[in-house]
Amino acid sequence: MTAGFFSSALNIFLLTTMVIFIPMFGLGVASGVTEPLLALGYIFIGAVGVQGLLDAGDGVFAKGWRSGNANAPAQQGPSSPLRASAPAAGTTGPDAPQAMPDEAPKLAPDASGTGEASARLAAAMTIARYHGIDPDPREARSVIAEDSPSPAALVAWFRRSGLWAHSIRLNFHQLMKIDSAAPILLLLSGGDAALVVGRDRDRGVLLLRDPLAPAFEPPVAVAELRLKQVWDGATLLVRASRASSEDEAPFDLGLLTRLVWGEKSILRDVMIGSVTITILSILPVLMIMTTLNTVIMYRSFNTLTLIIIVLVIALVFEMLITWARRMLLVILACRLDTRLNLAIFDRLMTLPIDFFERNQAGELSYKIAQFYRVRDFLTGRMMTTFIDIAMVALLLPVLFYMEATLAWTVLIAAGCITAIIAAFLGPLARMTAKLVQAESNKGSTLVESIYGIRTIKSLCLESTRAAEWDRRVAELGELNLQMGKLSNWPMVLVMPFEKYTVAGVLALGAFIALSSDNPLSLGGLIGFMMLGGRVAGPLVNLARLLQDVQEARQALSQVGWVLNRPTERRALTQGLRPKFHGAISFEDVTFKYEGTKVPALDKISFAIEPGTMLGLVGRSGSGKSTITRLLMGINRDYSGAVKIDGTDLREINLRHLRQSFGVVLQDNFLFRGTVKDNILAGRPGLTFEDAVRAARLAGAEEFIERLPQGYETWIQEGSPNLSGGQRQRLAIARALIVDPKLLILDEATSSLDPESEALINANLQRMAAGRTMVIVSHRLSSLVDCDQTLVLDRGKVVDLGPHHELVERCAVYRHLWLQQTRHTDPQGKTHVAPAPNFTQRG
Ligand SMILES: Nc1ncnc2c1ncn2[C@@H]1O[C@H](COP(=O)(O)OP(=O)(O)OP(=O)(O)O)[C@@H](O)[C@H]1O
Repeated sequence: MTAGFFSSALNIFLLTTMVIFIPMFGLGVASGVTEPLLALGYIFIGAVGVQGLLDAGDGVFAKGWRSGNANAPAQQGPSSPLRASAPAAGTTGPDAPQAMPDEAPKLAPDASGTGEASARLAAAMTIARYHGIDPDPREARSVIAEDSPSPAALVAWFRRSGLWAHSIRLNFHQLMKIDSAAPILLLLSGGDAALVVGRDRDRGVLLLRDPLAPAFEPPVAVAELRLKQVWDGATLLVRASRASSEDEAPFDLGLLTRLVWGEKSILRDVMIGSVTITILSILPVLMIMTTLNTVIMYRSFNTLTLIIIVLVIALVFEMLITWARRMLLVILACRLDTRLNLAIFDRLMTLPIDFFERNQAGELSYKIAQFYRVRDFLTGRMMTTFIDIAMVALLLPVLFYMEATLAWTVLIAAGCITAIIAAFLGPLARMTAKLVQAESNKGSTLVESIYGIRTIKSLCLESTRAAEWDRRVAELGELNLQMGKLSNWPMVLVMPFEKYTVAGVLALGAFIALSSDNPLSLGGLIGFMMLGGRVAGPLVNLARLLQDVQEARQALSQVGWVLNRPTERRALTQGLRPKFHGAISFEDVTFKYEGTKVPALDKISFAIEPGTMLGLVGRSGSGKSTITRLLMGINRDYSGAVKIDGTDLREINLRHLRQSFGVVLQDNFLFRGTVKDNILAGRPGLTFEDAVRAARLAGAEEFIERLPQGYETWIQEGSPNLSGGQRQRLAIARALIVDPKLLILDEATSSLDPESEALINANLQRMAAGRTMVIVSHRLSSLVDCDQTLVLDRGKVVDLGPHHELVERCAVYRHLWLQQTRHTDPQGKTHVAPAPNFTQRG
């Protein structure tokens, strides 16, 4: 029997039981003779509740983290009979198979695997192509690393590729009923896979395609019995449309609510547990009432013994269910936490680079860290409120049954508490916004100071930073004080109403008992007081929830400020993936940075052949780095066209473009890890030999071999144990390891000492072999050997040509050249050329 079946049965059982037993409680109270019946009822409810919760808990543990329902394990066992089967001759049933988008997917050499090992990967790639996504086999292999990828890994890959995917268990008949023409991925035993491409409902067979078979092979007709031998129901459904809309959905309360709602089964079980606990918690109250009313009056020891036994049993069940409910809440919190973390990082990685450049790292990290408040709200207050609602819904009718007047007063007291809190909500929200901003400022100052500690220390800026920190702390302290003062008011004002629900009820109840014709029994009064307190507390919590929602909203707006930006997801997952040769052309390209008035590039046009070594020169701010940024797709809102091998850059898949480029900047970040890890940079399929080859080409081999542990030497964050030249050569090796067709060196040698620079320059020609290279440098001596040099000035092209021609004909270039080589002039003459007119062309 499945967990799902059991849970459904549990719900029906429990609801039925409650419907029967709740009125019985009332009857029991009224007659005072139903204790044995009640005891049996509680035992039954408790038993069913505990078993249900534990069962649900197991289900939760079994689920994968990433996918919504990725609990279908990778199977082991015999492989698919598909390949051995005869094709489905004449399969022209009512639901004929749809055409596959391509041949059996061609995987990169490192992605091929053998036979069944890559069947799931091949099937996933076929489906992606069907939905118009052209996946990169290398990337697919890096994400789906195992030979027999699990459903969770496949779902993660589909989502990353911009598709909606869901792992689910289906049976043969459900598959037959699906009307969609899109192929469905069946995960067969032994890591194998099959694609459902059609159905012949007249014959009652599915038309399956082997993902590794050539496209011209017809699909195989498979009946239920045969499929069952290799398939236990593990299925992946993939869709195109919903993916992008969900991934791009704003990061707001709606999205989070959907995320929580995605855990319906846990929520349901928590609710069941809460209802059961509430019912069990009414029991002691009823028992006390009975004790006071019956046992004492009639000195009935038998009833007392029975009551004690029932109370002990109820207590044990309450403990068990409370434990199970807590476990469920912990699991829920962990799952939400993990999902939020994954979603946030995923979104963050798809934001464009220029967004990170425009905003301070400290501010960004602080704002993103605010998500913990949202998480706490979702898994803390919101959950307890969820539980409270169950309690109030169950207890209120009981209270009204016991004494309507008293119940009304409790409700009115709770209403007054809500009104008081609601009145303070506006000012509290405004104060919260100020507090969050002040905390953000303080957090940014701290993070910035840590990031910039080198500069702070070397420029002796400690006291300036300390003064700023003091200011931020004082500002926050002041606001915290104001917040404390403000929030103190509602807390004090609600006290009389809170107290009323406990002590006031007793007094009023006694008064009613004395003055009414139908006096409330002593037991009833005490029982009412105990239950009244249990209702008032949750009602007050409900009111306080309003305040917490405000706080969560504020925190969410901080996170949303970072994450709700236009992402590059579409460009990263869609577009052409051509094989590059390396021809580059700029056609009338004009580009302006956001917030600036003057264009950084102004009608730039030039073209170079594949394999060209292109130098970019010009004064500071002339637009050299901007050209490389456009080439890397960092900035895409330019006019004109940038083309690679004649294809407009904006039509090329961004991930593919960046993977095809090697880039070395002036300051390169090396990750914590060994030298080898840094050169390989986590790229799958690359070996130690590749790392050695790249290091040799980058001129890094000799210093690596001199390091204490060679390629295994550990590099700290920020690589303080390497010199600038060593760091740059490692960065070059890292860029060269994928053998890029385009290599960009942007001021890669500018900060190096002459010896390190000479070392790298000496290798330039070797590095350039077989690829197009774009080198930005202020030192013209590094560019003498370039095939072409592009001279820029104030965002315009001044000239393009080899060094010897430029020295002759380009005044700007000649001026820069002479400035830099004056000291080497054998005649010792200065300024043989007149100062150039910078607007002059050619
Ligand atoms: N992120 C940015 N935001 C706004 N303006 C920018 C940005 N980056 C560069 N600029 C401006 O664009 C122009 C071209 O800058 P770019 O960095 O391309 O010049 P460069 O020739 O590489 O200069 P340098 O040799 O000093 O690195 C400059 O005027 C610069 O101020």
